Amino acid sequence: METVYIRHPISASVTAQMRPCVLALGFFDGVHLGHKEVLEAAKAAAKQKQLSFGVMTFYPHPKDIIQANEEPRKYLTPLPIKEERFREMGVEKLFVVRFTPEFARLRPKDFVVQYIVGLRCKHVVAGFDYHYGYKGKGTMATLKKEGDGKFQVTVIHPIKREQEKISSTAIRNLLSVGNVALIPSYLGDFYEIRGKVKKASIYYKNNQFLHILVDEEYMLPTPGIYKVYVEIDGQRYKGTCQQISSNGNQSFLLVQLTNCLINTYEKRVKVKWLQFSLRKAKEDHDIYQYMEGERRII
Ligand SMILES: Cc1cc2nc3c(=O)[nH]c(=O)nc-3n(C[C@H](O)[C@H](O)[C@H](O)COP(=O)(O)O)c2cc1C
Ligand SMILES: Nc1ncnc2c1ncn2[C@@H]1O[C@H](COP(=O)(O)OP(=O)(O)O)[C@@H](O)[C@H]1O
Repeated sequence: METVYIRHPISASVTAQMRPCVLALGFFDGVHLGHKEVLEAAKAAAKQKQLSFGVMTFYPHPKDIIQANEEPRKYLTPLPIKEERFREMGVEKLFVVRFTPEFARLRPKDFVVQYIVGLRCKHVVAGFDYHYGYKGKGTMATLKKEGDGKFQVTVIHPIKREQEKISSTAIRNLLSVGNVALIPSYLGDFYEIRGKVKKASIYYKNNQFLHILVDEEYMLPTPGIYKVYVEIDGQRYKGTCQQISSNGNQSFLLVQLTNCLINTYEKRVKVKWLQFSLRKAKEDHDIYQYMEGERRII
């Protein structure tokens, strides 16, 4: 997969070297089951027409620019993870357009001409509720008209779970109430974050207490105690996330793993969130004290 980072105005050197493609359009945070439907349809169209399979996404989130006074958004899948997911799904060309105030002001028709037609797209795939252009005024209906026959359009019908449209907002809401157990029915898998083990772990009997610095930009579940899986060097361990804390922009997890006696210091880890446990988190402890304390009480 080749990733092309674009900043408005798009340069002629980017458009000149394009091969005709099918484009899936959207932000795609989480790459959930609704997004997968859009991506699979674009992939199938590319295969059938022997065109390259492309995705156009944006960074940062449009709302961070349009409602610039609010806290920058945390993501379900920060951009590098989204790129990894796209690569796994067979995307050949990824366009990441920097969402700037100037880009937000682009009229819908100009977006279509400069970006979609400009990138030699022959077929667009997006969901029924996709919006583009200034004030989000462009819709899937206007896209067909504004395309002027230069590309075909496939509209994906709403993918739902129990009458509710699957959306990144629904998943964010589940994280904010700690209902991680329900997330796989939206995402197709457990919610996952990545990070790195900081500080030497404390070992006690067959328990290891890990202190994980979460990679930047990840949204975390509401503080509490959770059953988790932790993947280290491709090996999966069962554990409990005892504490979620933050210090400025950095977030930390304190995780207790059983039957994991390997040295984890400085290792990269993946944490999958299985279930909220009702026990209340001890939020006001210094993490190191907490680790020591936990060792004493076992
Ligand atoms: C060129 C362009 C300009 C946009 N300008 C605005 C805008 O002024 N106001 C707005 O609410 N959304 C704007 N949007 C955002 C879209 O409405 C949409 O939220 C965004 O592309 C993410 O798509 P998705 O959430 O439907 O996948 C713009 C999108 C594009 C592609
Ligand atoms: N549940 C769904 N059913 C059909 N299409 C969807 C669904 N969710 C998102 N899409 C489409 O996937 C693309 C990316 O959507 P996006 O707006 O980033 O997702 P979300 O609404 O989850 O934040 C858009 O083309 C959008 O219309």
